[in-house]
Amino acid sequence: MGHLTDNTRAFFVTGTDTEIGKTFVCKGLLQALNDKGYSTAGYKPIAAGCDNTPGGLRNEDALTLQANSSLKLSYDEVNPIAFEAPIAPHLALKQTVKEGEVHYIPIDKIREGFIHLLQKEPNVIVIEGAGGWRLPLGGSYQGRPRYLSEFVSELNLSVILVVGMRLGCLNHAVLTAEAIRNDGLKIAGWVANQVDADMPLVDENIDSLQSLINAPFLGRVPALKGKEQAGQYLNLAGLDL
Ligand SMILES: Nc1ncnc2c1ncn2[C@@H]1O[C@H](COP(=O)(O)OP(=O)(O)OP(=O)(O)O)[C@@H](O)[C@H]1O
Ligand SMILES: C[C@H](N)[C@H](N)CCCCCC(=O)O
Ligand SMILES: [Mg+2]
Repeated sequence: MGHLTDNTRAFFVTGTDTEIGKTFVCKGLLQALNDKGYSTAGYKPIAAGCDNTPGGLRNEDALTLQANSSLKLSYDEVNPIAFEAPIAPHLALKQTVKEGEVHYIPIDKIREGFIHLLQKEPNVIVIEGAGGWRLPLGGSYQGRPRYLSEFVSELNLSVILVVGMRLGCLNHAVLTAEAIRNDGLKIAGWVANQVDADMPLVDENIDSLQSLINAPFLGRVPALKGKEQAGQYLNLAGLDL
């Protein structure tokens, strides 16, 4: 459900892996939406890999989302949960907690941060996940491990899948799409992001993905050089805004 309230749509942006262009695409999405006059808010609930600054931990992805949101948001509003180490977040948490303290990432805090942004009534909230679809939060409930995807399921958010175009992405894309749908969620669209500038048969791979993923194709972002951004390569008409 992209239409979260009468005024606000929210999209959870996931990817086939870490480092495949989720932030790059989120930035493009925010810029394209801003250009069309939508008010926007970026949200990066969990960030691992931060600079330790006098103002607190600062993550590059969250700063990018903050800078490209049309709403004026504080860093903490964009990124409530931050870890310094650039590793799996639940392991980063484990390194920082003391013996006996809670060592799982609380979904409550992720949900609260999101609801807070929702109350500001932007037209669109663009949420960037961390890693891929099944990002572990640590801990378990009734014997089952907990994942960031539970937050998306609880709120029935629409998902945008960024496929990092490189050899192996077909399998990763199909598994991710299957998992999203098995969780009862809708894939609002997918983006082919060319992380590997030299990938052979990109067109043929995109054709294969079109039929394998079976969701609106929001565009192909080439391997860009210099300051060029992803926004102009995204087809917002494919999104249910
Ligand atoms: N289409 C592209 N053209 C040029 N550079 C790109 C493209 N897509 C991604 N990049 C670059 O590749 C790197 C990884 O992209 P990005 O940070 O967006 O990945 P991510 O999926 O958000 O990673 P993480 O899991 O750490 O959040 C960045 O330096 C980004 O600028
Ligand atoms: C540090 C990195 N760039 C991301 N922020 C976190 C990626 C976590 C991946 C976890 C995993 O699935 O193995
Ligand atoms: Mg990122």
